[in-house]
Amino acid sequence: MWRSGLRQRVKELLMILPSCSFLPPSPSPSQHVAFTKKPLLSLANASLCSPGTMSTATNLDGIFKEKQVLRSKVRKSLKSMDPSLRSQEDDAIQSLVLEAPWFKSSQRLCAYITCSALREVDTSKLLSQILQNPTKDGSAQNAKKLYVPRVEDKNSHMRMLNISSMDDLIANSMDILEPAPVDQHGNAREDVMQANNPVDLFLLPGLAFDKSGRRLGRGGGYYDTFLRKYQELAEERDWRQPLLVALSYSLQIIDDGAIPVTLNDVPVDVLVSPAGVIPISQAALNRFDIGL
Ligand SMILES: Nc1nc2c(c(=O)[nH]1)N(C=O)[C@@H](CNc1ccc(C(=O)N[C@@H](CCC(=O)O)C(=O)O)cc1)CN2
Ligand SMILES: Nc1ncnc2c1ncn2[C@@H]1O[C@H](COP(=O)(O)OP(=O)(O)OP(=O)(O)O)[C@@H](O)[C@H]1O
Repeated sequence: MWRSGLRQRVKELLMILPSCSFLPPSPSPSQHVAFTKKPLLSLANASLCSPGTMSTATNLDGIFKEKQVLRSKVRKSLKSMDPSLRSQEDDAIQSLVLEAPWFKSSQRLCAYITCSALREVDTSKLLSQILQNPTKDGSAQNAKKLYVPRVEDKNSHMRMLNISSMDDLIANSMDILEPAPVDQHGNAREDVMQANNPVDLFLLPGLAFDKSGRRLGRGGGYYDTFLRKYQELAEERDWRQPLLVALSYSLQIIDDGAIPVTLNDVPVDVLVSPAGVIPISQAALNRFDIGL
């Protein structure tokens, strides 16, 4: 019942990004199939792409420049956001997530640890709910498993490692809290790519979003690289694809089409802002229909 092939997923995601700059005008089913195997566009050989159907190195440079301009604008707006509005929005967003059936039913989650210097939507209440001792409500079945990011190198390489407490975290060179690769007993932490069970939900950070699922990250390519690999893993294992949910302050939602994207950018399924939960992809609408 949960079988949801990556091919179907890519179709759904292509449907929600009709004006994506780098999508071929009307991809044929065979093109969709081709997209399932590799990163959607290799930046290294982008210049080999035929003009008219795909991007060239030159317009990729343009896109990356546009992304930088937009990042600077959004960073500025976030810096000048009123602290009491920020805190109201943090509460509203987290309450919406905590109440959502797709959050309540998730057993394995990947979430970011908010870095206040980056002015990201707060996840602290969500994390403490996820990590709460399951014996509190008497049922170990309600226990959720949490994986959080650890940057391994500057080559867009990030892992998601299992933690069981906020005490498992230490600040990295960017001042973001992340887990050490081994726990206090010297055992390697479980890497989500080696886990035996699927992740149900990703809670994603970002700088800007639109209501069609486009997401502008911080420019490292960490999440896009990771998400693509995870989607491939889920496809290989015949797992249901995880729901990709972005958390956004109101000012981070911008007009459709204003976020420049390349084929490497992974669209999100759901956007949560203080105004509410917006299901975007067909996968999200299907899950919302059945309450999961
Ligand atoms: N909380 C959190 N953890 C995360 C991410 C994230 O976005 N948020 N990441 C998501 O990738 C990865 C780390 N990537 C990062 C990429 C850039 C910056 C950063 O400080 N950027 C500065 C600008 C730096 C510059 O351009 O010189 C900034 O955005 O202000 C931080 C983390 C993994 N962990
Ligand atoms: N002009 C360029 N040509 C080729 N590659 C670039 C260029 N500018 C940036 N990159 C690389 O492209 C990758 C992805 O950048 P992108 O802007 O898509 O990141 P992002 O989506 O903001 O980040 P994340 O996925 O971590 O949220 C990064 O590894 C970056 O180093």
